[in-house]
Amino acid sequence: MRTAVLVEPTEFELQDRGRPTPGPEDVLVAIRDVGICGSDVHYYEHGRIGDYVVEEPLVLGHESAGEVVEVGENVTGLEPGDRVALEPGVPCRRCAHCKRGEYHLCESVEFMATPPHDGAFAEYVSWPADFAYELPGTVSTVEGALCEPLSVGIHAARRGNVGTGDTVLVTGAGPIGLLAAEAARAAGATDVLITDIVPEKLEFARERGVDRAINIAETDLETAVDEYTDGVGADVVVEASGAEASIRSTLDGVRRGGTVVLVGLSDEAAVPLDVLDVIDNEIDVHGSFRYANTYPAAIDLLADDVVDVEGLVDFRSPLSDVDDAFERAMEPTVIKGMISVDDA
Ligand SMILES: NC(=O)c1ccc[n+]([C@@H]2O[C@H](COP(=O)([O-])OP(=O)(O)OC[C@H]3O[C@@H](n4cnc5c(N)ncnc54)[C@H](O)[C@@H]3O)[C@@H](O)[C@H]2O)c1
Ligand SMILES: C[C@@H](O)[C@H](N)C(=O)O
Repeated sequence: MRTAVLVEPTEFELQDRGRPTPGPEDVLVAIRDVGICGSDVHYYEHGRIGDYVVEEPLVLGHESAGEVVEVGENVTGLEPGDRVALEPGVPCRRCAHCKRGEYHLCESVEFMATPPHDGAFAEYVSWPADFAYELPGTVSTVEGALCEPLSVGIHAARRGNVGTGDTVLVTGAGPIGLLAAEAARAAGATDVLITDIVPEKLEFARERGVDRAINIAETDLETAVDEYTDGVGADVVVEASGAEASIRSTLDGVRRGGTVVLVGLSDEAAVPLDVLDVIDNEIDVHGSFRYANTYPAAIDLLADDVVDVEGLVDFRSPLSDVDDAFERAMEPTVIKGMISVDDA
C-alpha cells in the first residue's frame, strides 16, 4: 500500500508498505481523507515537538476517516462498506484514568503520528473497532476526519463548563480556535468573541458568525472585551493560539469568577500568570488536553449541520503531492489542508 513516510525533517518518501492485517478486535480501514494538523507541520519542519522526537521514519496524519474493508473476528457493529472516523488516541483501557472515563490522560495512550506511533497518510490503517465511529450517510469522510479538531474544541468547551447564555472569548482563530468557538456556541454560548493578529483569519471568523473579531495587534484586549460586556468580562476564555502574550492576556478578558481554558501549546513551558489576579478574582484555570468521549457528539453536530467543518478546508491534495500540501499548509492564511488518499 502507498504510504507517505517522513524520513527526515521536510522530506517525505512515498513507500510501498505491506497492507496491515486486522487483529480480532480491529477493523481494516481504507483511508479516504486525512487533515493536516499544526502538529504534523511541526514534525515536518522541526522533526520534534518538545520531548517527542522523530527518531525513526514516521507516518504523519491523525485526523482521518475512511471505509471499513475488513473486520476482525470479534468485531460486532461494523462491517465492510461502513464509513468511519478514526479516533487517533488508543488508551490501555485498564488504568485508573481509563476507568474514570478520562482515557485521554492514560499514560500508555498510543496516539497516531506521535513518535513512535504511525499515523494515517497511508492507503490502509488497521485500528481498534471501538475507536472507529460509524458515520451517518449525510456526513462525508472529510467531515469525519475533522471530527478530530472538532473534538479538541468540544473538550475545551466542556472543560470551561460553557453554558446557556455565556459570553465566550476565544484567543486565536486557527482551526482549533474556530472550532472551539463553534463548540462553545453549540454548548449554549450566545456571545462569542475571537482574537487573532492576521486580518484574513478575523474576516473568516466573522463570516462564520462570531459576534466580535478583535485584531489584537491593533486593539487592547481588555478594552475590547469590556466594551462588549459592559465592563464585566467574558464568562469563559479559551486560549487557542499558544502565543505567550495571548496566554498572559487571558486574565484581562475573563470576568471575576470566570474560567480560563488553556488549549494552545506555548513554545515555552513556563508562562508567567498573575496568581494574585487568579486568587483575588477567583478565576478557574483549566488545562485542556486532547479529548475523551467527544466523537459521538462531534458526529451529531455534523449530522445536524450545527457545525460546518468542510468550510474550513482550503485545499485537498492527493497523497502523491504530500510535500507540496505541507508547504501550502504553512501559509499564514491557510486554515486547513487535507490529503485525499484515494486520489493518489
Ligand atoms: N491542547 C490540545 O489538546 C491541543 C490540540 C490541538 C492543538 N493544540 C494547540 O492549539 C493551538 C492552536 O492550534 P491551531 O491548529 O489552530 O494552530 P494555528 O497556528 O493554525 O492557529 C493559531 C492562531 O493563533 C493566531 N495568533 C498568533 N499569535 C496570537 C496572539 N498573540 N493573539 C491571538 N491570536 C494569535 C495565529 O495567527 C493563528 O491564526 C496550537 O498551539 C496547537 O499546538 C492543542
Ligand atoms: C490532539 C491533537 O490534535 C494534537 N495535535 C496532539 O497531537 O495532541
